This record gives sequence, C-alpha cells and structure tokens, in this order.
Amino acid sequence: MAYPTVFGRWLTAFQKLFKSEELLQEAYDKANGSSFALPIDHLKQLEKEPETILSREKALRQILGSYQSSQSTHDQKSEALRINGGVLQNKLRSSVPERSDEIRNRIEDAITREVFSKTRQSGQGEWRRIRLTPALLRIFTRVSLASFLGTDQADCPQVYTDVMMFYWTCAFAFPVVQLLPNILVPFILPIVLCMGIPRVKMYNRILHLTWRCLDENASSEQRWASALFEQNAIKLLTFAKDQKGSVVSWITEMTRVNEATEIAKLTLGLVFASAFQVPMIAQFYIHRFCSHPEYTETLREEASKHKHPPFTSLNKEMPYLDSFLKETARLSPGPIVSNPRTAMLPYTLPDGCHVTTGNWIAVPQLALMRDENLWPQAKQFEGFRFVDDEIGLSKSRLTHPSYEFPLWGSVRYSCPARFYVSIIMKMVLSHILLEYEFQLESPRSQPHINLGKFRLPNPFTILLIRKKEIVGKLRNTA
Ligand code: HEM
Repeated sequence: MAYPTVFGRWLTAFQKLFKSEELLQEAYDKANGSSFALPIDHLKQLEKEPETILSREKALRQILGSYQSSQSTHDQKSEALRINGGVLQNKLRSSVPERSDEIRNRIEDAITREVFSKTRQSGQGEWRRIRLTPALLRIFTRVSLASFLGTDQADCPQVYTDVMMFYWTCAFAFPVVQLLPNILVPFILPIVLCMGIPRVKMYNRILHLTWRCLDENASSEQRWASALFEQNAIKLLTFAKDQKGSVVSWITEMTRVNEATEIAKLTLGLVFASAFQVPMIAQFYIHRFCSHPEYTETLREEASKHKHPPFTSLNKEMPYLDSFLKETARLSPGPIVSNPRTAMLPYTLPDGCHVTTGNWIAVPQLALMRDENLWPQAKQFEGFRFVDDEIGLSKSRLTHPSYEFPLWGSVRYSCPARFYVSIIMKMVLSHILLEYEFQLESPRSQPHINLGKFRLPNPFTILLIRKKEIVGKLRNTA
C-alpha cells in the first residue's frame, strides 16, 4: 500500500499509526483473494509451520517485549507454551464452576465500588457518570486477581494497588511504543514505565508467593505421604480441601522449571497477558448494548434465568448473550491483525508471495470478518446471528476458533484463556444487565480510536449508570 518512494513509504508508515484499519481494508479489497488477503487454505498451511520457520512466540514477544524487560531463556520459552494450555485452558477454566458464588460476590463488590464510591452525586437513583475504560480495567482486575494470585492476595488492598500501578505504567507505555520513532523509545520508555519499579514490585510479590507455594507443595507432599501411611481418611479429606487453586500455585505445581525466579517470570507473564484485552473488549460489548437496545429484553430474560446456576464445563450456557458477544467481537475485535508470525527464515507462501526474514505474516482480521464472501450481510450487526432461534441453542460459540473468526488466534494454537474469558465476561455483563440501567452520555461519539495495529475503545467514553432496584423503589414511592 506504500507510495513507491522513500518519502512515500515513510508517509505510509506514519499514516499506519492512525489509519491502519483503512489501509488494511483497502489492501484487502485490492488483493481480491491473492497473497495479501491470505486465502483460508494458506492459513491452514501457516499453522503447520514450526516455530523455527514461522515463530508465533517471537511475534508475541515483539508486541509485548518492550513492556517485559526480562529476557527468558530458550527452555523457559517452551515451558511457557507447555504450561499455558495446562493452567489456563484446564485448571483455570475448570475452577470457575465451584467458585461461581465467590466470583459473583467479587463482581458485585467491584462494580458497586465503581458506581457508588467515587462519584460526587448524592441523590439515590440519580444517573452516575463513570469513565468506562479505567473503570472496566479496575473491575476485571479485582475480579481476576483471586484466580491469578489467590484469595488472600486479592483481599489485600496493597496488592491491588501494586497490580494497578503495574498495569497503568504499561498502559501509558503503549502509545509511546506505538507513536514515537524507534530511536526515541529507549529514552522515553523507562520514564513512562517509572524505571520499571512497579514491574519489579510485582515480580517480587509473585516471587514471594512462588516460594510460599513451593514450600507448601513440599510440606503437603510430606503430609500426604504421612496421611496415606496412617491410612487416615479424615486427614486426606482435609488435606484435599486445603488445596486452594490459583494460577500462581498451579504453575508452581505443573512446571518442570526448578528455580523460583524463573517460575515467577512465567506467572508475571500471564498476569500481564490477562490485563488489557478483556476490559477492552468488554467496553465494545457495553457500547453495543447501548446502541442496540432492541436486544436488551431477551438478554435480561436469559440473564435472570441464569442468575444462580454455576457455569459448567459443557460451555452451552446463555446462547443469546454468547451470540451477542461473538457478533460484537466479529465487528470490533480489538487488534486489527491477528495471528502474527515472524518469519525466522525467508518464507514463500503457496501462491509465490515471498516474505523476508524478520517480517510478519498476519491475518487482517477486521477486514476478513467483514468479508461478504465469508459472512452473509457481513457489515451488519446481527446480535443473534449465532443462535438457532427455533431450538434456542448456539449454532457456534464465542470460544470456537475458526479460520473465518481468528479472534482467538489460529485454530491450532488459539488463546488458552478463551473459556475463562468467555465465562467471566458473561458473569460481569449479566450482573450489569440485571442490576443496572445504563446509557452512553454521548451516543454519537466514536466508539473506538485506532492506534497502530489496534482498534482501541474510546478512552473518553462516559457511561451514565444507575441501580435498577433504587429507581424501581423511587417510582413506587412516587
Ligand atoms: C478478549 C480477550 C482475549 C483475546 C481476544 C485473546 C486473544 C489471543 C490471541 C489472538 C492469541 C494469539 C494466538 C496465536 O498466536 O495463534 C492469544 C494468545 C494467548 N493468550 Fe489470549 N486473548 C484474550 C485474553 C487472554 C487472557 C485473559 C489471558 C490470560 C492470561 C490470555 C493468555 C494468552 C496466552 C498465554 C497466549 C499465548 C498462547 C501460547 O503461547 O500458546 N489471553 N490470545
């Protein structure tokens, strides 16, 4: 897409900072199915290539690397790939049903804090203004902290403050990395990252927890062995109850790495990976709720039926909300490209398109998910597109990765946290739908801004929100 001169290329690179969505869409349309707009068959081919030829780890590191200053060893990298699946896709996902009540309490507490503690308005039932982007980051952090670091840590205010400080510095560093010329980044970035102090604080905290888990594992092995030796069933049962699950403890249990410092780095990586995408996409969902009120009644009805039963591992719950979320993500996925792979060697695609070492191959997911050849009425928002209305069941789930829906990455290596994300998202949004009335302060304002390869939710969006119960009571008294 670049103009064919040095200045032209520079200009296009500059335009890409703010207009990558339009540039990629134009390129996708012009390519008409050839190398730029990778045909689906080529995507299948790409994910078969090993890390030594097309590296997804290197590409992810190129996105995240500047925030995570510590370099990991080769062994640790493959260990990260191994345990991501075990911890996020299995342990974290399957821990949710039995912790449903606790999670619901955390959601209620986190949202109440946002809506009621900070605003200056006094009257009950009055609309309260909240700035959505930071509010959602705080809500999801409060909700997920217990799953990642354990309940005792999540209940400690200092831990929450440290995590948020770490996240805020990373959030402010993002535009610096995207907008500044590469030559300036090494000078400005350390300042924005507060010389890495919040990151080190977080790392030390996780290291301390890792030591604690390692100690507990060692002593519990002894307790387990002695209970078995004594054939004491009560001791065995109490012991099983004591095992409290959190990402930090599962990683310590499952990893083959021996040093606590290396294990702590793996955990810190996941704490960082969990931070931004979820609140970002949640803002797109809330925006859609507001701009498509015609879906609200069905969604509220479904949410009220699902108020108490826990989410199961069958992943069949709430087909209408699931479809609404999938359709929103189809049109507003966050990153404009997905599935990046860095070419470790010169690489030639099946149609002859040649990619030189160090460059990326990526899926232009925003353009692909609006392609009329792949999606009927692709540009239109159809909230219940993925539900079979006659039987009230899902035709396709949000968590289902496919070549036409690359939100979670490639089919073979899709995001291991997607089941957890989908459940937590449904719990948070159901709570808001059931307990609150809400609307956008400026319904016409732009829902997103583009920055580099990302389409971010508009950070200036204000939500007007009030508790339904209170409004109902006030109406009755009047
Ligand atoms: C809406 C939220 C999220 C979206 C859309 C998302 C999407 C993705 C995508 C596109 C990839 C790349 C897969 C590939 O390259 O093929 C990925 C990888 C990954 N995601 Fe997520 N993600 C989300 C939330 C999370 C959360 C909450 C975590 C929790 C820690 C997480 C952990 C990871 C990890 C560890 C990987 C690397 C997987 C690997 O190395 O095998 N993601 N995610």
